[in-house]
Amino acid sequence: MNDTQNQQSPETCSHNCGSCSSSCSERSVPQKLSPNGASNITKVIGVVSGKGGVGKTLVTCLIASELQKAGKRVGIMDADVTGPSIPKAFGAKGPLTADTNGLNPAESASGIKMISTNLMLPKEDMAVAWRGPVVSGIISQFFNEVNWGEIDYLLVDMPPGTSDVLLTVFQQLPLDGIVTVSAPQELVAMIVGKAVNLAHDMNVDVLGLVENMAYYECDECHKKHYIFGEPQGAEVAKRYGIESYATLPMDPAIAALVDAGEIERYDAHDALKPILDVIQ
Ligand SMILES: Nc1ncnc2c1ncn2[C@@H]1O[C@H](COP(=O)(O)OP(=O)(O)OP(=O)(O)O)[C@@H](O)[C@H]1O
Repeated sequence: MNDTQNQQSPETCSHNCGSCSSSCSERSVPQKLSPNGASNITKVIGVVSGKGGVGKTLVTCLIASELQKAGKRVGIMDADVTGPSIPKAFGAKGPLTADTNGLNPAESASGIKMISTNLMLPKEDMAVAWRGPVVSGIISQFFNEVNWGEIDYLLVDMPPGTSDVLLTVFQQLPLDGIVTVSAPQELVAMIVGKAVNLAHDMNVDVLGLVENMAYYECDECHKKHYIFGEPQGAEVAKRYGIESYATLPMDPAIAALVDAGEIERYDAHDALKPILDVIQ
């Protein structure tokens, strides 16, 4: 069905805004954003965690890097506007340039395009204390005023938690699916459940669950140590009908590569294969 067929006139309005693309004054569900004329984005995938600090940014970086290594054209939108850390992990720096096609994203060493508040601040460590509506406005500009060009995947590092900003992003962006991230322990089921229920309410598919820091592998004997107890993610994924499940180790090499701005050198292909298979 094309856009015009999807629009109802005032006379035929069924008051179901979810299936209508008209921007009329009666609209109760925000219109999904479209990329600007210079951009063609095939799939938009959000990376979500019900709780901060569990490795959402890391998982966004690693999925992007593995897709790029597989020959896909990849972009990352850092929608974690008040705690942006994507550029640092890739060693990307501002300032950004702009032309008639919009704002030009920065690029990683392997060519992953990225946009983030951090690339626009005069100083990397400047505090960003903006209220929800301002943050939502910036996220929409990141989507439709950036010259993303032709990309196969736009990965969105979503705002942490299950705040109103996250809800707005779910409503604004044309998401094809989300990947949820959790750490072991810490009431995983409840936290994952919140993110999954939000996605279901928004009619967005949950493509995978990544349980980060699930174990530590000994350098010498290669035995896996489950420091926080046996991972519960497989059972949680099954309970919520999540399509794929993967674990990532707690690995000092990850922290070192993030600090060096070289995260795309980390090989997460085997670990993330179940998720990558569903995304591609
Ligand atoms: N598996 C891991 N092994 C080693 N270090 C890790 C691992 N996962 C994350 N880290 C480190 O932990 C820190 C927090 O990770 P990250 O920024 O990805 O979390 P986040 O969920 O995005 O946080 P926030 O919610 O605050 O945005 C980073 O310094 C990262 O390098």
